[in-house]
Amino acid sequence: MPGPNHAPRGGFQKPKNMGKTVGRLLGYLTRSKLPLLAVLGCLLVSVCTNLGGSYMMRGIINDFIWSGCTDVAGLAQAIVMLVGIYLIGCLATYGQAAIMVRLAQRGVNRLRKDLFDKLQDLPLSYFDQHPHGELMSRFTNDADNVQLALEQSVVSLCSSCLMFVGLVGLMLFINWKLFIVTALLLIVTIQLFKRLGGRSRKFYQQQQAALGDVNGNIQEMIEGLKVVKAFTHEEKAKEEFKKLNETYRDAAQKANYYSTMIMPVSGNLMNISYALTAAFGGLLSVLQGFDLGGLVVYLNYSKQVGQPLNQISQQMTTLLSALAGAERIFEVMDTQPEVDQGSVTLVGAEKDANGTLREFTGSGRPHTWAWKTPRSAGMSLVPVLIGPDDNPVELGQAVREQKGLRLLAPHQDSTDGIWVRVEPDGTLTEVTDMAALVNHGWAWKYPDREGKNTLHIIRGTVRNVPGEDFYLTELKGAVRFSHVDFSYVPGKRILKDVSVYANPGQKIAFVGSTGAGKTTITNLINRFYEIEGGLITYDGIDVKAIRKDDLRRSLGAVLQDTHLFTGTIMDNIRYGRLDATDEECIAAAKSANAHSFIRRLPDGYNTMVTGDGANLSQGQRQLLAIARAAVADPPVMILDEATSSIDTRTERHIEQGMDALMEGRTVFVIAHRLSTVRNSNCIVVIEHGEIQEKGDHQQLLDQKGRYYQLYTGQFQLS
Ligand SMILES: Nc1ncnc2c1ncn2[C@@H]1O[C@H](COP(=O)(O)OP(=O)(O)OP(=O)(O)O)[C@@H](O)[C@H]1O
Repeated sequence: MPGPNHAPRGGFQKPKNMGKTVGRLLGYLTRSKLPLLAVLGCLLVSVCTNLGGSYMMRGIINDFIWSGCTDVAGLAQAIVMLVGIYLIGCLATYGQAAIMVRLAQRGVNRLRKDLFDKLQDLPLSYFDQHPHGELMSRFTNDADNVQLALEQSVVSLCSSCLMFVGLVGLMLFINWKLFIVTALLLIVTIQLFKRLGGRSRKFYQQQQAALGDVNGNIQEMIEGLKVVKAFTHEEKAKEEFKKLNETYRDAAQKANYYSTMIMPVSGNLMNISYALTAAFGGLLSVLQGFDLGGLVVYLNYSKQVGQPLNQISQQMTTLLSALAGAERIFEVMDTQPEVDQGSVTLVGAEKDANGTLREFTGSGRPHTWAWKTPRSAGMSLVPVLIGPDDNPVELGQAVREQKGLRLLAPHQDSTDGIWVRVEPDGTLTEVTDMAALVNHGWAWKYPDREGKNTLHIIRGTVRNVPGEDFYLTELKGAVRFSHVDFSYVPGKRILKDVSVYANPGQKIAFVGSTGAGKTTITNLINRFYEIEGGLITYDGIDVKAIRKDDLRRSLGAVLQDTHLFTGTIMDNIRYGRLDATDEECIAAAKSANAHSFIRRLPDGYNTMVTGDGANLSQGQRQLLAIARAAVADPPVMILDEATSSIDTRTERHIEQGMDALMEGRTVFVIAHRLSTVRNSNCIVVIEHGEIQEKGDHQQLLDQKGRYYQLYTGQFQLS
């Protein structure tokens, strides 16, 4: 009989598009139909043997018991057959369960893997909008529910449906008049249970929700125990928990009251129904010659017929909840991944004796890196003359025609060509002083936000060979922000018209109040988020044109919240560059001044880091993060409060190491301690997402503006 529907873990929610979800889930279950057909076959055999075995009793009772026949051998043969049939049924049930469990586990395993892979491809903004706990529950609750449903509910549902159809068919076949009585009694009983079950389900859902609150509270309290104790909020925490616990108890009591009531009521109703059916069957036997064997088998079936209905109603809840869970998993999988239309890649490079750049073909780690741009990337590399204030004047090769000069496309090369200057309005002037061309530079030319073709100077060696389908540009680490606007949430502007540039090897510092937008600027360099307006170039190339993986590989970051992974200290340092040797990792640790504390740990570099480095101090974690960045050896570094948790004495100690680390690299530093940014080439003071001042330490002091106030203590950073 339909009993209380136990909502599975995570509460019950109906799927929105059942057909599509079932289809996708089946795709995960098995790639070939054969195992599924085998499960279906086993299921059919199991149901048939179950029903058929019972039906055989009709003949045994009529032929051997009721008739008073003494054919013992015949009876024994019938019983052996019966045992044989049940044995086959057992084997089929086992086979079906074994195959299904395997299929379900493999399917859910694949589902989890695909979900995990997808998470790696999602943009950071997705994680800002979806709480981490909610995403975690996709892996735990939802995937578990799907697994449970696939392992048990699907088969159980199919088997119950087959069983119900088989039972009804056989009961009709045995005696249709008796079946009418059974059907009427069944309908009355189902209605009664529906009411009781509905109430129980309602309270059960309340119980689940209350349990979720209790668990959430426990988790929050354990995580925040230090804060609770520090603010002496123990009593308040106890009070809060007591309230939640009592709400849970009330809901659980009511849910259990109805569910425990259902069982005895169900038992008694079934008995009454059974007795009425038996009485009517007896009457039919006496008055209409209904055979005794038929009556016994019928009564047996009538006792069983409620079970599949009960199971169908219970499994449907589990199944629908699992489908809703699967839908949530597919929802994540269908989210638009981080867009990456970049076609410029990072390659190892070397220079030959003439200083010409080539792709690195040797073994080991190259010393030079280059951006490799396909010629079809919508950018062209043009020679430029660099005037005062870095103003580039485009040069080009042109041929004389009747009407004047015609500029050749950048990839064309003509021995008859003459060198020309391309003025901003497009007019061409022949360059007669060839000596001026000797020190020409290179620039990327491509349409900017307004559609104007703009030049972006490149500082480094360039390889541009006509006929080759790519350009190579030496990676130097020149980063330029031009009029950048940005918002995390549409309409809420965080950065306004930010223009900053860092030439290779320069140290640029950002200072400003909390929430001013310093970290945001660094988040945009590695394209964690997309800008709304303006342009960011890296060695003259629009960062959007660079493949994200390659862009991030060229940047090293020591972020505000240092995250360490479960593994050894050595593994955590090597996370910066997976092919780094132990010696390189140790050298990096020495440069970050982490070596001495690591040596004092029980297992040195093999000490396990657990729970996000909970067994290390904040400062030690930062030192490891610096070592990790050092081992990556990137041309551009971002240090976001990298030494904020390190005491001033140790900081001074590692300053030398840090200076060595920064040597020859472009570095963006964010620091609250102004002493650490004094020696920067440019200090950018930023407030409310806008640049207030920029210049070096002395220039800013001379300006007597905000930096001067901060430095002299007239103004405190909030
Ligand atoms: N992921 C995010 N989603 C929405 N808003 C954000 C997000 N991250 C930061 N912000 C907002 O952007 C603004 C700038 O934050 P940012 O982290 O860049 O400040 P900051 O200058 O680095 O501050 P701090 O010195 O405290 O690190 C803040 O108002 C902050 O609330």
